[in-house]
Amino acid sequence: MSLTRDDVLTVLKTVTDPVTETDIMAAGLVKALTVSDTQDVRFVIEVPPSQAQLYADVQTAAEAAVKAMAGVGTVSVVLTAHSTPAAPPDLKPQKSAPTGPQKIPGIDRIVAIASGKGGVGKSTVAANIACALAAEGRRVGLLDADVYGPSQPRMLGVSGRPASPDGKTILPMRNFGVTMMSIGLMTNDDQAVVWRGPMLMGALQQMMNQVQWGALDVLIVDLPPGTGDVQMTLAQKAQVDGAIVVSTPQDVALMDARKGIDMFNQLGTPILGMIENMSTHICSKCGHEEHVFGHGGVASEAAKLNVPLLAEIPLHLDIRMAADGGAPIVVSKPDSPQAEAFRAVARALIADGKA
Ligand SMILES: Nc1ncnc2c1ncn2[C@@H]1O[C@H](COP(=O)(O)OP(=O)(O)OP(=O)(O)O)[C@@H](O)[C@H]1O
Repeated sequence: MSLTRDDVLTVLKTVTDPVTETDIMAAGLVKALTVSDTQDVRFVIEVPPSQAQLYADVQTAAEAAVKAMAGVGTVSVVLTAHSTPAAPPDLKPQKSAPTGPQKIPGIDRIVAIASGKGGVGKSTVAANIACALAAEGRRVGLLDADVYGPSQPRMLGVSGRPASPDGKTILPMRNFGVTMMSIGLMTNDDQAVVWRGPMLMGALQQMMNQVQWGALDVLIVDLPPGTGDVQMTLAQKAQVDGAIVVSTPQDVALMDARKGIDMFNQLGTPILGMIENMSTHICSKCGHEEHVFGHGGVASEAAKLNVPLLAEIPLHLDIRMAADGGAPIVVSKPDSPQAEAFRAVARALIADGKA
């Protein structure tokens, strides 16, 4: 009696496929099976390339099963591992993945502190608001993105180089309940930072995405003064919930603040409000009040631009000394009227759901 193809197929159904745990016929592994006039049997076992090593025994078992059949001639079994051909590329226009501002995982909100002009006290405001928010029980991060004059390490009394145990992520520093990272911790104290746009953007993105911020209610970003690459990159890459613009009441500072507000409007970043810093000076000896940089300029500008005036912070020696001494006034003299001005801003931000 001569051997038929169906006889061989029936025998192959007794060989188990180790991956699907059915038989190799049901799994569709047997291909190109032929039985010649001289009863020689040939077939191919085609297996997935990633699991080829699992099938060496299957080849042996299949060959042995067929060889045991009565009347069979030679048996040739070839094991191949073909990958399924890739589908041809879809040339239809695709909807690309969104590349706009993204949320940073773990960070609920981002608030930028900006100024048009340098030296108006933006970093002082950022440090005090961050510490005041932490004192109110919020989980706060402070990213010092003032790449040209990073002053947060000094203001928050933080020094040393941040650790990077895995060489990929950076562990932030922490003081006064604030988790902080500054480009100033990556450069030498007296080293001027001379960076071009793409480097600035890279550094900012690294500080946003590679620092292990943990879970934060709000990340305060201390921006460099002006309207440059860092501001653009922040607004384009991260979902910024709002910006606070700090200015002194002087005309020159106000003019630059106006440009800053215009930039945020163009970038679609909501303006949470303006802060007038160095608003009035009260002499610590005689109590005489004088307006060193004028007074009320920011209030009228805010009214003109239809943005809230969040605070008028006095020019006071204690604020400067606290900032230079590494413990912002809301930490070193929390009950002073100067600290209260910052604490009121923090409470208002929390009440508005902004921090
Ligand atoms: N309300 C204030 N009273 C007294 N001193 C202040 C006050 N605000 C800021 N200062 C002091 O003014 C100096 C400049 O402040 P700060 O560094 O915060 O400004 P900035 O706007 O961040 O400057 P830049 O962006 O150019 O680095 C600091 O010595 C700071 O202590």
